[in-house]
Amino acid sequence: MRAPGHWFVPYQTTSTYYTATHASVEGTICPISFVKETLFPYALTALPAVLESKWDSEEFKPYKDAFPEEARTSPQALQAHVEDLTKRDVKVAYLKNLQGYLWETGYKTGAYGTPLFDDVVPKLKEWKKAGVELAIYSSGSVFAQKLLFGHVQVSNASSAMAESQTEDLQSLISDWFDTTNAGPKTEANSYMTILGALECIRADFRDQLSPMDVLFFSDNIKECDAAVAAGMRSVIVERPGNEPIPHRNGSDVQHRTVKSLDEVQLS
Ligand SMILES: CSCCC(=O)C(=O)COP(=O)(O)O
Repeated sequence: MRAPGHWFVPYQTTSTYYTATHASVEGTICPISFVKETLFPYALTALPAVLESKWDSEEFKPYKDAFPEEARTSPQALQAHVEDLTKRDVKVAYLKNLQGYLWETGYKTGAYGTPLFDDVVPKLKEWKKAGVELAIYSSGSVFAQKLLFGHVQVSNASSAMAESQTEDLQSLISDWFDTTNAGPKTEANSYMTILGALECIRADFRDQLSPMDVLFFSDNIKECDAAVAAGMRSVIVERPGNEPIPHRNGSDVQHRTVKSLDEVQLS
């Protein structure tokens, strides 16, 4: 599911039939504003102190070394490069890995929790209980996806203070995909890679779970096109705050559009 343009793949694995669904995060399962107005600014604010204290550390080296050479000539150059990539929302793996590293402190100190749309947790729990396996496919790193699902905001109606609490929902998700282990989200090959990982395109599994049994949710029509080109089914999720879905003429591929996961019945 995308809202953080991310994704999960749920697929049913009962003895008689198999259905899989996956989705994007941003704009699909959580508001784009959480990513753009909370997570992105937090990373940019946290970065200077990390650059100052960890520039030469072994811990920070893998994150720094993944950036292009000209961006790691100095802490100032790296900060400027990260700010530019963030402003343009460039989905490169080295930025996404660094963001995940920087976001961990924010989640762990309670600076924020993940505001999933109201329909998401009940629906994912329902599907999981019914034997559907769920997966995420996001431009955000797998590490960041696990943080996001590991700190989901829950409302505590019984508390007079209405304090914000979080719940770890990582166990709902069976598989995690990002641009490193699957590839760019707008390319059909990435979805073929995922189908391979889900064992949908291995000859010995073909009779049990086919690409058509995998349902991909996203707010991005190009991602849905790529999933369908790989043989999956797809659903566009329209959420408050998303960009309008581009109008298409009759000759283009059409995708079903929903405003809530409650509109989707898996069978
Ligand atoms: C799961 S990490 C936060 C979201 C993020 O960084 C991002 O780029 C969202 O990408 P998606 O493909 O999930 O829309």
